[in-house]
Amino acid sequence: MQRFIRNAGYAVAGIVHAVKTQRHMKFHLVAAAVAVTTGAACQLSRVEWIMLILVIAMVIAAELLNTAVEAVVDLASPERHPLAKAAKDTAAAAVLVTAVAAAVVGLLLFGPRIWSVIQRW
Ligand SMILES: Nc1ncnc2c1ncn2[C@@H]1O[C@H](COP(=O)(O)OP(=O)(O)OP(=O)(O)O)[C@@H](O)[C@H]1O
Repeated sequence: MQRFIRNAGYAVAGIVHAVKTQRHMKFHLVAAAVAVTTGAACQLSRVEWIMLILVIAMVIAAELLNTAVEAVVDLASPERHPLAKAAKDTAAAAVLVTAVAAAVVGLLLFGPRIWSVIQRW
């Protein structure tokens, strides 16, 4: 149990590091807060909540892994190198893929609801 708590502490330190150093992480967290607030206002169904939580977790996990890749690359290759570039660009691409998927899910979940509110005005 003590070991679990210690490891959870390391994980929290990793999250704090990413939030402090990655401007994209701050953006993802704000976007997630807006999505959750809008979801509560729209009274999403159980399945819709599951989808929303999964895409939010996906984006944040991808950004955390991207932060880890950046740190390892900077440590291993402070000088410019094609492989360092490939590693960083590929990790950034993983974040982009999850962010686009999250945007599409957000559009499918909230688009029709927001559209019907606009039409009623
Ligand atoms: N050591 C390197 N060798 C070759 N290219 C690099 C190297 N470091 C960074 N790059 C290139 O610069 C881009 C930006 O890298 P950087 O480490 O500044 O990340 P970033 O996207 O600005 O991250 P953040 O702003 O979140 O800290 C990389 O995607 C890569 O194309």
